[in-house]
Amino acid sequence: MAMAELGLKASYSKTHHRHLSLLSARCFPTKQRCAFGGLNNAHYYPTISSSLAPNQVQAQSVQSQEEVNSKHDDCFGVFCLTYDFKAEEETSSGKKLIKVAVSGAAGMISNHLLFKLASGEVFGPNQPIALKLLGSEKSFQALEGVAMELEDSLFPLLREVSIGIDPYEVFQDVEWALLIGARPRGPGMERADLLDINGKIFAEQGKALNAVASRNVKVIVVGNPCNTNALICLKNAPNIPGKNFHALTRLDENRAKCQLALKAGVFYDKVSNMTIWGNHSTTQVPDFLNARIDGLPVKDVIKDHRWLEEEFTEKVQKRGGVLIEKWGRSSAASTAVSIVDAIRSLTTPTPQGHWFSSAVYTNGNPYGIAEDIVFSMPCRSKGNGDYELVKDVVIDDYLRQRIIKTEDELLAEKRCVAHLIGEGSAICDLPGDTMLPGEM
Ligand SMILES: NC(=O)c1ccc[n+]([C@@H]2O[C@H](COP(=O)([O-])OP(=O)(O)OC[C@H]3O[C@@H](n4cnc5c(N)ncnc54)[C@H](O)[C@@H]3O)[C@@H](O)[C@H]2O)c1
Repeated sequence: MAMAELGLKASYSKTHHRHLSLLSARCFPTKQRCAFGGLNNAHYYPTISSSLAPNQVQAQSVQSQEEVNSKHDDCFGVFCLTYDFKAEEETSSGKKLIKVAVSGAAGMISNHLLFKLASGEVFGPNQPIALKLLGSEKSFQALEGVAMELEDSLFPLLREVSIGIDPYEVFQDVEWALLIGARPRGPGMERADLLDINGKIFAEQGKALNAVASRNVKVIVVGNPCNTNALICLKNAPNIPGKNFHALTRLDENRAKCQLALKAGVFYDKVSNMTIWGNHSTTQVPDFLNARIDGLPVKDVIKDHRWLEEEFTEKVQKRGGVLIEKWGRSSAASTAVSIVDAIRSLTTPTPQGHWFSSAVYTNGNPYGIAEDIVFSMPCRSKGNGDYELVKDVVIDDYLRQRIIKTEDELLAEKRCVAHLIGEGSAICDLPGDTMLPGEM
């Protein structure tokens, strides 16, 4: 790892932003407090010049290490240690560090996801990774706890961890942004209020991505209402292609596959080509018409068509709510797994004849769905992070009616956030309250 890649700057960052770098060049300069001595230490953060040759840096690091050792209350564990550049050369996979931002990093979903990212399960066993964790002001201390757990896990591929609450700092140069953090829906809170509160978060994060992220950053919005949050985010990031933004409907796809497998009496790996159309809400449309079981149309395998038309859809739509009743909290582990699935679907080629669901920006879709919203549709990828829409799907009257309903809901949500996407004043005429209890 070249020093330049550490992005060292002779500057002070005036935010609650703290680098816990395993590469640790940020942790050993004389005056710097890489330290974990307390929240106050995190407010002002000096970094060092990158103009030193590695051997000079090593020499400085030895000196600084002594200083660090004499100030135990200023430093925290492994991130105070100097990094051995020689060892890096010997073990290098030759792959450039991938920078991944995760918002809501102290939340329940992230608590599962971060460890999958750091382990190599998501981007591959030879891919070194930098995790840039974004939290809210309230969760800053919890973020430190998350960083400590990552530290204690000794993941060989995890080269850098930083935590902060300023998206303009955290999103710097990121190639992936997994936007999970959002306000939950409080008791008595109208859905329109939630759209506004969370919409503002995603407007700000869109602006920050636009300003500082990699121009080819891929964004997956998880925080609800995720489709409209993704729309707000992309509208506030005009210099990043709209195609790079996704809202997560992969959990819904996975749930639908599971229900079909249960009904058909087959293991779930036999179920494929499952599209979720539309919104991640109870208007979503799990498509049994185009899905397959063991390569056959679902209706050829499951003869109980009444179940398909009347029960299956509701089971998928309400799965999250039922889980909350059992668990007392919303699904976190399976959501994290579905985020991994969503990333891997974009970074590995889709097998011939298959597809996956993702809510993406409608901009020339072949299904007659309204343009300029974020709508879940069937996608395929060559594995380069990009996707194309699947053309050869059948849409019958049953499916069309339901697609129109979820489309109407998304268009109403869009009108409700007009003030956040540069389209004048908001008019909130939401067709009904379709969120699952506790899902927000
Ligand atoms: N799309 C899906 O399939 C799906 C599935 C499950 C949950 N969700 C949604 O994901 C979101 C997170 O769920 P969770 O269970 O992890 O919630 P959580 O409440 O456990 O965690 C959310 C975290 O986000 C943080 N946060 C709040 N505002 C923030 C901001 N502006 N910037 C950064 N962080 C911020 C909070 O402090 C908290 O730590 C919720 O909106 C939930 O409804 C989506």
